[in-house]
Amino acid sequence: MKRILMIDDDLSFLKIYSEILKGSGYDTVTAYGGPEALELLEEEYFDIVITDVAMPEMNGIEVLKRIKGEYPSTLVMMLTGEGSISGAVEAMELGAYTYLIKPLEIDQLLLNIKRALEYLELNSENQQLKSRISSLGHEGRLIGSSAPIAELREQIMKTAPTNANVLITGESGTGKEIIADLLHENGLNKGGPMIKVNCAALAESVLESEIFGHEKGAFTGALAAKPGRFELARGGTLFLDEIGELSLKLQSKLLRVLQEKEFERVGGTKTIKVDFRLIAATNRELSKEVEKGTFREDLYYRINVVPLVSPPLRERTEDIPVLLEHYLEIYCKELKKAPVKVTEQAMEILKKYHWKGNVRELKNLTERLVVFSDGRDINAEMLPEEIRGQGNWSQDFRQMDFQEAKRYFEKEYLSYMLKKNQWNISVTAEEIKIARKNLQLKIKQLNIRKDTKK
Ligand SMILES: Nc1ncnc2c1ncn2[C@@H]1O[C@H](COP(=O)(O)OP(=O)(O)OP(=O)(O)O)[C@@H](O)[C@H]1O
Repeated sequence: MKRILMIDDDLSFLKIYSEILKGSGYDTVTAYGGPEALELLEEEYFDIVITDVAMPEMNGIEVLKRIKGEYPSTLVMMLTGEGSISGAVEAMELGAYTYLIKPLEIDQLLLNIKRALEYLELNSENQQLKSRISSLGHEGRLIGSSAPIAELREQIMKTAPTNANVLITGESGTGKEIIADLLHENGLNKGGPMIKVNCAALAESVLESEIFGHEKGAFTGALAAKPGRFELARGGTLFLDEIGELSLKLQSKLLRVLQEKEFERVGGTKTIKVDFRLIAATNRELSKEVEKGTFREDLYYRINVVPLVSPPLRERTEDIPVLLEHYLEIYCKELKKAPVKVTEQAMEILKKYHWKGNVRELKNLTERLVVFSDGRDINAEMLPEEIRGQGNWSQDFRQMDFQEAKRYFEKEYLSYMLKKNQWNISVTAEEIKIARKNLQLKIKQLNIRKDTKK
């Protein structure tokens, strides 16, 4: 239900008109003057504020300025007497949606509210389209047709309209932020804001005042009160990236917000109500952090209502060509270069690479390759040494312990040599200087077969 706040110093006016609005299906709250209205605004979200201009304690223009500064997505309508049109014009310049002249005609009021709500709806659709277009044009959406990505896409679409809290886990650069955007855009709160916070980017105290907001004078430098991200996310989605980096203190404060849907700003005593969907992401294994005692178990269960896993690129190598093609096209256009392709040999190497930085690494590499390609197709020699070197192995030995790496090397090496000698065991044993019997034993121990790669 859409929420309206009416502000006036005339109690009987407030009573009559708020009843009319309630009767027309709007959740309507009244405030007897500016200060009371600002208190209400701190605690709750309103789609529209209708305020009188001439009020003794704080006039409507002051109220408008505060609302535009702190709650920019709320629309403000001004009510003015016939004699004070100039105030109304000033209000329009300051960002009021419209002004209405008293005595108010009920039909006119209802029509204006209807139009204002349509405007809000259009505005939010527009914002979403804009962000969709910019991310399509520049960043791309969740690209890939491999089974893990197809499954993930299905999970996102099933989860999005439930409004449940989601925890996205996955290595860095696997597209966790894109997943969060998709959840929001297809969620029940899609008309509301999508507010993002990277918990790893800020020191604890700065992060605290960023999320919770602060009151004037809460700390040195807090010259004015500032709403936090919780408040900005009202009616929308809050995306807490790198949630595993939150200190235990902030974890317990966050838990309270999720349980009770209320909190106080830093340095404040007033309790503020909020309601938003939480999407959290981490590249840590939070269950392990819980075991270690560095992440609160109760918070873990609160945020992990629906777990989504963003797969690493090396587990969906069939998506590498389409991702490369996508980023090659983008960077060739952006850098004004002729379109280039990747040779088959180079593609094979790229598919075998470990991609520790996942799609982000692939994207950055593509940009570099386009810069240095000079319009030539990307061949194996143009790839950086570390990729070429590693691409010759079918797995990344840097992830293995010594015994594993030794076994892995022996298998790769013997498979290669045997293949080279058409599986002639005597010739191979002689060439690599081991006894024939030992080679046979190794083949058995390492389970090397003719169809083993290399
Ligand atoms: N499947 C994908 N399709 C297209 N682009 C992708 C995909 N996955 C990631 N990207 C791109 O890779 C970059 C990194 O993605 P994103 O920031 O979403 O990763 P992340 O998992 O949130 O990383 P981090 O944990 O480091 O914050 C972005 O530019 C994003 O557009």
